[in-house]
Amino acid sequence: MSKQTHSFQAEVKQILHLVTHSLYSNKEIFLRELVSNASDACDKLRYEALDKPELLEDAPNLDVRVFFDAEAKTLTIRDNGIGMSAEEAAAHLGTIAKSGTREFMAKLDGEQKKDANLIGQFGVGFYSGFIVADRMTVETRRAGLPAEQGVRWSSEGTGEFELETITRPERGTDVILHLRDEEVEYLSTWKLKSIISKYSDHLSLPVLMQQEVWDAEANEGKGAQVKKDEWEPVNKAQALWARAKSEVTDAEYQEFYKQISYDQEAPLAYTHNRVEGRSEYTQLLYIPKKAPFDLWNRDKRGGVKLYVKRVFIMDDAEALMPTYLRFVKGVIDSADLPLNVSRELLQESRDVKAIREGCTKRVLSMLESLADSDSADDKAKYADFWKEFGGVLKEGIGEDFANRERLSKLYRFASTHADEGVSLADYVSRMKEGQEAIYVITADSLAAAKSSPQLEIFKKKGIEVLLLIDRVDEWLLSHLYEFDGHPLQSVAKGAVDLGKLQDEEEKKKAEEAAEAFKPVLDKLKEALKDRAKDVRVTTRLVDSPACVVVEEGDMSAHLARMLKQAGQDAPKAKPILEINAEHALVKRLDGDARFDDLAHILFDQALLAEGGQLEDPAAYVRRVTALLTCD
Ligand SMILES: Nc1ncnc2c1ncn2[C@@H]1O[C@H](COP(=O)(O)OP(=O)(O)OP(=O)(O)O)[C@@H](O)[C@H]1O
Repeated sequence: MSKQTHSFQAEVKQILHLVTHSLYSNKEIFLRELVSNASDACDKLRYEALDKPELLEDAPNLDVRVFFDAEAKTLTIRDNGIGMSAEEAAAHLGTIAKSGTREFMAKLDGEQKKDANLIGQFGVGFYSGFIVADRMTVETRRAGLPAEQGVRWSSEGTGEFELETITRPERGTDVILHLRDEEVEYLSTWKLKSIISKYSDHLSLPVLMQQEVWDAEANEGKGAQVKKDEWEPVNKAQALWARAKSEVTDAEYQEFYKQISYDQEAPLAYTHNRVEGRSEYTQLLYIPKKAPFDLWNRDKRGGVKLYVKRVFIMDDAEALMPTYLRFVKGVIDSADLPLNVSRELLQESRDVKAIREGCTKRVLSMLESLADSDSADDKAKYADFWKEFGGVLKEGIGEDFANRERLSKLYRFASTHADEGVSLADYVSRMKEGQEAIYVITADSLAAAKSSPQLEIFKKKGIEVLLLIDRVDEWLLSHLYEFDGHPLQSVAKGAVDLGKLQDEEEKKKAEEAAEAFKPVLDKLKEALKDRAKDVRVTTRLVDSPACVVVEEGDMSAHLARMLKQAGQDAPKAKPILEINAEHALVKRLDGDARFDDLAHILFDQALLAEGGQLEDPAAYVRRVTALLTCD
């Protein structure tokens, strides 16, 4: 192949621009990214060689080498890993394959694009070389291909790259950075060593640099450091998770997290354990501080890497974690799984099931220890976690039957008592004597929930009601129907039954009022027969004249609205109108010449107060205007 010029995919151009402009404050990460790519390439080769040992050719020892040429101002990262064919080089170093990334890029607005944290989330990888280089050359040969099928890829990181065929006897890849004049500080053994040990100590692969010794004769007798032919490792070259907990520092755990997660912030919490017993494995799991941009994509693969006896097997092994814990990052290293395990096999393996159960328990314990901690700091951490990931954790109630109870203890809500952070256990501890149910109401917003007329009697009696305002809460309610022996009961469904919380006298009064009101009630039922399933007298209202509720078992109005917004069909169930017979407006109804109009206004207002929309708003306005203008 003679030299060919290709254009970068549009998104790559964008990334290149972002990388060079936004990540400038933390330039040295380019080395972390390139060394990590080199190490990944060796991992891939090691894995493929399990089936095809001939791929190792005559160089079975895998390593990464970093060296520089001060005169030419080049810095090279060399690996003897899997390498790339011409097609692979064009595809991997010219496009962005990862699906989520492209859409994410498209969504970012101008300000966000400057946010290095956001950019860091998707790992800028290879292109970060352009932070310090004005040209990058990659010379590579795919393991198993003949020497004549080597490839040279080269680009100035603007719009285009060039590809040509070369002869390359060694398998693997050289990434050569032609450093910008102002970046020559990276042409120093000391500097490079310090960056490598900072970022790459945990890599299980050795990263080598040439030994340097002091030569007093060099530099015209003034003495200088000179490079020797021997190479020495500059990282610890031991998988971090395989080391004893006591030997790993907090800083090392944090750095490892940043490396595997592309998160620039420290994790919220982590756990590192060696599990023995039925199934033997090591787990190192992290909970991030911030939710990733694609958290809500349930098809998103998890963030846990699978190793088998230190050999890297796959990224994002979703079978290792339940979907509702897809935000957890980390590493599982199994001692039992076969090395040639595939994604499909993982789904069925009993060992994997044991690992998934073990990991789930660990993550829940980690969360519990924050949530139940006496330290204000931990509690605040849990509150932050809940803000970021609470919605996803709620999915667990339908997904993970075995851990329902533990999960429900971790949930937090708003209530009439506090705007956030109320656990079900808090609620139960504040229940009134004789209260059996946990009362809840769903709404679109905190304000709508708080001013809901259905709450009036509860407020009057000082009974706490949970305000469920998250989109997934309706769904949650269909799975979480009791806690600690107390049923969860919506105050907007069915007739209100405060049970023992209402005294006999109140009940009697209500019955009498209902009896006396019966003739008016019949007239109301007749006037509203096309709109209300039923009209009845209620004791749940104090200040409002009326409210709408749905029958027990019917879909809540809030859920019906959500479905409609999402473009789905919601069954059309007529609501029940409940009347406060004590209210002045209701008392006025009897004998009023505009009974019909008043009845409809009462109904429309009840709908509006509950957050609903009127089918015929103009009719409502007409009736109210007529009422306001009459004498
Ligand atoms: N040294 C290398 N040897 C072989 N292939 C490489 C090497 N460096 C990069 N590649 C290929 O180029 C692709 C793109 O690399 P890049 O660093 O941009 O993203 P990535 O490594 O896939 O993703 P991330 O950085 O998020 O892990 C890699 O997936 C890999 O296929």
